[in-house]
Amino acid sequence: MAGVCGAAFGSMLAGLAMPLVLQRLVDGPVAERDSAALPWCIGGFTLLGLVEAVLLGARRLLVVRPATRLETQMRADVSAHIQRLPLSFHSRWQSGQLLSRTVSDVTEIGRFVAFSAVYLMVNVAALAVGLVVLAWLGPVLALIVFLAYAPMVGATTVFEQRFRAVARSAKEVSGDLSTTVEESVLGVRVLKVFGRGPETVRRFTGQARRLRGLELRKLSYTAALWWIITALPDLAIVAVIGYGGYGVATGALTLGTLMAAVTVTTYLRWPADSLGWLTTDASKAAAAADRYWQVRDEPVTVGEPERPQPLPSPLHGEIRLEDVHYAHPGGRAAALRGVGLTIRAGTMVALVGATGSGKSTLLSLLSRLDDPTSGRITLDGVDLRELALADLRSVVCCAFDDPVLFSGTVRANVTLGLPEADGGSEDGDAAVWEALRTVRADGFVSALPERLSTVIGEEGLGLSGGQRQRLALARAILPGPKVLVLDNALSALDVRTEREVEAALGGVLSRVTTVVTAHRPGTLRLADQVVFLAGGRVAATGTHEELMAREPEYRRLVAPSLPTVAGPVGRDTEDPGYADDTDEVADIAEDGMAGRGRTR
Ligand SMILES: Nc1ncnc2c1ncn2[C@@H]1O[C@H](COP(=O)(O)OP(=O)(O)OP(=O)(O)O)[C@@H](O)[C@H]1O
Repeated sequence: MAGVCGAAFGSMLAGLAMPLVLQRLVDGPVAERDSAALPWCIGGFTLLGLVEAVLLGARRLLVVRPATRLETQMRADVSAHIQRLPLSFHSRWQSGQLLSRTVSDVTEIGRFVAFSAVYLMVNVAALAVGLVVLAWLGPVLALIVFLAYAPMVGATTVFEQRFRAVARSAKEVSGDLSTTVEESVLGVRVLKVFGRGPETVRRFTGQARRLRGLELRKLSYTAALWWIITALPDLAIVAVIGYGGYGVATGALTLGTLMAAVTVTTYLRWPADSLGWLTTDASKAAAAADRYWQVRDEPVTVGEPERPQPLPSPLHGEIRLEDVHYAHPGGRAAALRGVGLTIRAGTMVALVGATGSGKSTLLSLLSRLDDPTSGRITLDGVDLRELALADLRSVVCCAFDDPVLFSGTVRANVTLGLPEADGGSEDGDAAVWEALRTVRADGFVSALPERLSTVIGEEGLGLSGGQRQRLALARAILPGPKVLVLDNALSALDVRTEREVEAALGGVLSRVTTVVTAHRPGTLRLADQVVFLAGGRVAATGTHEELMAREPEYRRLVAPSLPTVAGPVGRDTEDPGYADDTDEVADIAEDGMAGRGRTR
């Protein structure tokens, strides 16, 4: 960048030296009718012209690499930062705003650095050097030009402040616009069935109109500034010609000096004119930088420890929550309030609770999507915050009820947690098929046109909800985790498939600690321990049968059709549906989960 500025300054100086050669030419060979000195002057012009051209070319060549590198680096930095930010950040920020900050704002900053910043410096310097040259030709000439140009400083300052505020608002609205487009595309099914398409179009049109209004305001500021910035240099040229012409007529100035002064003043027109759009660019870049750093400065609250502890070896997978509190930023009440829990290694724990009781929040803390507001969570006695995030996430794998799939092949989606299996090698594919078989997804994947290499659309829209969930489940078990977190991960499956998947998962579950959210009695009977959450607190723990017997609230939640009076449950229950359910699950469990725990 120093080279870029040097080349730009050099070409500017060469350009400003030309009027001085012109002065020598007019006052020397031309005035004295001495053609012998003409070649020297022509040679001087040619040399200065060449220097100017070469340096201009060098400036352009030199600026490309650092400017594009800066853009790439800024994009990489912010997207890596966005990935490091906790889940709470993402619930506060719209995706359209993040999109416009990583794409268009960085382009704006890159453009400013590559082009406008250099010209802003060089052109301000050109105005200063031009004034010095004019002062050398005649102090009054410099004073005239200075007085003509001085109001431009005030005008550009006022303009800069106003333009920047509007430019920022325009960027915000443009981000909202992106969010509306994104939501209307992703939520197209919901919008169609509820007939909200026209409403979305209206919202989009309203935002587009607001954006247009802001763009018009930007243009009106720019037009006013342009008017000042074009009129004043013209005024300066007229004044210099007037004063200089009078000086030549009275003999106070030579013709060469007048011509040189007019040439310098004309030369300064471009640096003066350019101040208008360069200031506009600077304001846009400043607004873009403000917005960029707003995201980049967000603190990474879920960060890497300074000195990460190694994973305990051997790793058993015991999880303890000690007085864990968590409040969502902006949430009305704490989502978790003093949760204390021990999940023994290799056991299965089911979280049960009314909607909003804190189940998903608790599960999100186990893989450090966020950290507890207070209290701590340990894995085999080591605080999760002391483990390297990559280590933690290689042993704690999750599947959620919303199975996010990315546009890519089935293989790429399933191997997200085990990239080494993504190469299409025989071993890698064998592991992927094994995971698919475990979650009963091998059947439908085999039927896809290119099996593992089939490209599934964005968000997996070409697949059914249950198929997507099974791929997400296969993704969670493929890396062979020590702790498996399933947040309603089977919710889109029909009862039969869910039971088959649960039974087939038995082989996997017998080796890992599993924490699931569940409501179906069949699934709950498989758990070694059921944790009943209410209002962010552990209201009760025990086996499903114990809680059914002694916790009326639990009973009401899990089996609302049963009488709420505590009593014998399970096979003795009066509810035939419930009895059928448990029987069937017990059968499947016996097949698939042999050797694992009491009920399994
Ligand atoms: N991003 C958020 N910002 C603010 N509050 C939140 C956020 N996410 C969840 N909450 C609140 O935290 C509480 C616990 O939510 P959580 O999603 O953990 O409940 P849940 O038991 O998993 O519910 P469900 O069974 O409906 O999924 C709720 O009161 C919810 O409104």
